[in-house]
Amino acid sequence: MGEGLAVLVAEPGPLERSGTFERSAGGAEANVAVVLAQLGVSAAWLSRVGDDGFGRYLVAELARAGVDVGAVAVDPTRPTGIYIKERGGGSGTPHDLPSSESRMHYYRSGSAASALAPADLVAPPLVRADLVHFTGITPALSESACALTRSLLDRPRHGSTISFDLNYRPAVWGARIGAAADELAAHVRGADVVLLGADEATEIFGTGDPGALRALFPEPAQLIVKNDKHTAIGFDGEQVVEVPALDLTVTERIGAGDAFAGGYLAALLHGADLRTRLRYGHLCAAAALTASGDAAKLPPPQELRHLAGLPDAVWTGLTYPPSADGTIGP
Ligand SMILES: O=C(O)C(=O)C[C@H](O)[C@H](O)CO
Repeated sequence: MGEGLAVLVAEPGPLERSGTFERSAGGAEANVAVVLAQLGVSAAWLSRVGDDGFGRYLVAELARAGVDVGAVAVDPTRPTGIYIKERGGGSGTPHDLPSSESRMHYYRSGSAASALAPADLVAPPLVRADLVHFTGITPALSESACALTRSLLDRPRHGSTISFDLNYRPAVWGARIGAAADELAAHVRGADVVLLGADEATEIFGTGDPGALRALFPEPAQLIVKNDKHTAIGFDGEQVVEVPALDLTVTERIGAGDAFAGGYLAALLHGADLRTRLRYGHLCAAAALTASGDAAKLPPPQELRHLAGLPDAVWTGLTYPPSADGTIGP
């Protein structure tokens, strides 16, 4: 559940020099839904789009990926949100970024999705889902969207799991930034599965240390901390497991966290153990890190299954992407 955005990916270099943009679909929760569908999970996307070309494009893209879009509302009074992805060209010219870095420019204030509200709680996907996933972007969209996510956390779960990815986006909080730390902490405390990056956790909660974060947030049954040293540490009840990421050359980072979440949650829904869930997260993130759009083209399911099941000694030091013969090194 969350906002979908039309993404305009600029050619590498500062925007003032970019004349060509490639359109793709984005939005953190929509990205997760696409990964889930690719991994064989029956996934629905709950959102609101404008009655415009970008809204129709997003809905069609999600449907093409196998996601149920039946509950997406069309709002004729508000536009679909957009973001422009400025990509580094590494040229060293003024305003250019290093080549693997990118910058997001949002055009989404007052968007159709910002009108998400508690009335959306009755949408069929929210009522019947085994797992509901959303991120810290949704409560940042507006007061009404924040009221929706808070109500979702507060209402009886009836066995369904709530998954929350921190996704701290100061630019989306805008004038409401003063409420961000308390709101996000309340969402972390109220969810069952929480995913966060050590860097964003440091920014908003003052620490990215996994042990300190667990001490701060003992409530969610599962807490996953992805850290700068490219590992992920998972806490699940009494269990603590650390899994290193794959060795790769980053093309572009945006969307990697969503891919990680999709991989982790798909493995969770398929009943996998914590180590396997974290490996699925890393594998899907690797596919996103080596692509320039938000979306990751994943290796076939049987290859993912094989890789996720490798002995620890083989997993550590694996490189991505697969070589021409279909194997993954070294
Ligand atoms: O930043 C956001 O609000 C988005 O949803 C855009 C991107 O798709 C998202 O950041 C990727 O995680």
